[in-house]
Amino acid sequence: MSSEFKLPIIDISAFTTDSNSQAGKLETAKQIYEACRNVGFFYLIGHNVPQEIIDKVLELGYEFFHLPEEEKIKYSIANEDYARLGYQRLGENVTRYQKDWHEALDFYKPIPRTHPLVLKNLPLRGENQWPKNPPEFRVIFNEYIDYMLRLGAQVMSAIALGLGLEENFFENSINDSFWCVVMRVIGYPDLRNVADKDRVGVSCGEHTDYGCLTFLNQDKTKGALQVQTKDGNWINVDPLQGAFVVNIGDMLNVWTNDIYKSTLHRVIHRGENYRVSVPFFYEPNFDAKIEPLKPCLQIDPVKHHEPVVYGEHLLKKVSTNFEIIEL
Ligand SMILES: O=C(O)CCC(=O)C(=O)O
Ligand SMILES: [Fe+2]
Repeated sequence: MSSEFKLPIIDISAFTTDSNSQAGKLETAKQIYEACRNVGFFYLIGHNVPQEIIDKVLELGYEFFHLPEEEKIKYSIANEDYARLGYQRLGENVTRYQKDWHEALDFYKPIPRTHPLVLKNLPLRGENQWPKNPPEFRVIFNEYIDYMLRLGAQVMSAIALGLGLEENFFENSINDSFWCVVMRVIGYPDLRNVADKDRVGVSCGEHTDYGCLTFLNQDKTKGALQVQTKDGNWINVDPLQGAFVVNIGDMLNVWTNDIYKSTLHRVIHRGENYRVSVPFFYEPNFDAKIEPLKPCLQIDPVKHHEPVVYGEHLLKKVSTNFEIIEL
């Protein structure tokens, strides 16, 4: 593993404050463009999300995962759609057919009864299961979601500008963002006491993320999250105080005709502490049709992707057991 490689640090404040400096915005947009082309991951500062709430959601996650098992399973995904909504025990989640060694709580945007997911009885149609304990869980996380939705739109503006498009180019594809497919709260236990060592795989298997942007809020644990660089090496992406780790997802890969990469990443937590992370997946609208964009086709005229409807892509990813039905 090459250790010298450092992720770029991008200050997004030109988009999150009302400075309205066009030169500042263009400079930031250029930096994001470079970061998305080179590695698909960057640290984000100047995001305007209060540190207090960033720390608090990690704390609440930690407290929840330390409740007794019988309390946690009250919120089991089995109560809802068996796909994403609620609590998953250690080993219940699978990436590329291998068990992941983490536990997690998943939430997503509530949808109306007329939504195709509900009408067709598909996964991701159920109700969020907010824990009653710790008591502030729901309120704080909802406040966090509001901040993250705003930030997601701001970073998408920077991405549009970086691609030579109008700032609001993506608006119609993200204005009903299907957030929180999922907002995950993940707990990675200390695995030293697992009886059968051979069965312990990676904590979260290598994968790309599905949507537009992922904002990762991780605790202070080092050496857990790893990202694959272009040359095939895995590098550690350790927490940086005050920064989110941001990576692009598959839909930006399609939009940019592979100019941006949704990069493979994984988690291998072998530390003695209990690690918590909260990835927020900023997604396109469920019915957004995503296809390679003009400025990207000017760079490489060969289309690498057919148009894809985000919701269909998502369902394919979350479930190999469901036949995908036309939406
Ligand atoms: O826990 C982490 O650091 C990353 C988790 C992740 O990549 C994911 O849930 O998609
Ligand atoms: Fe991920």
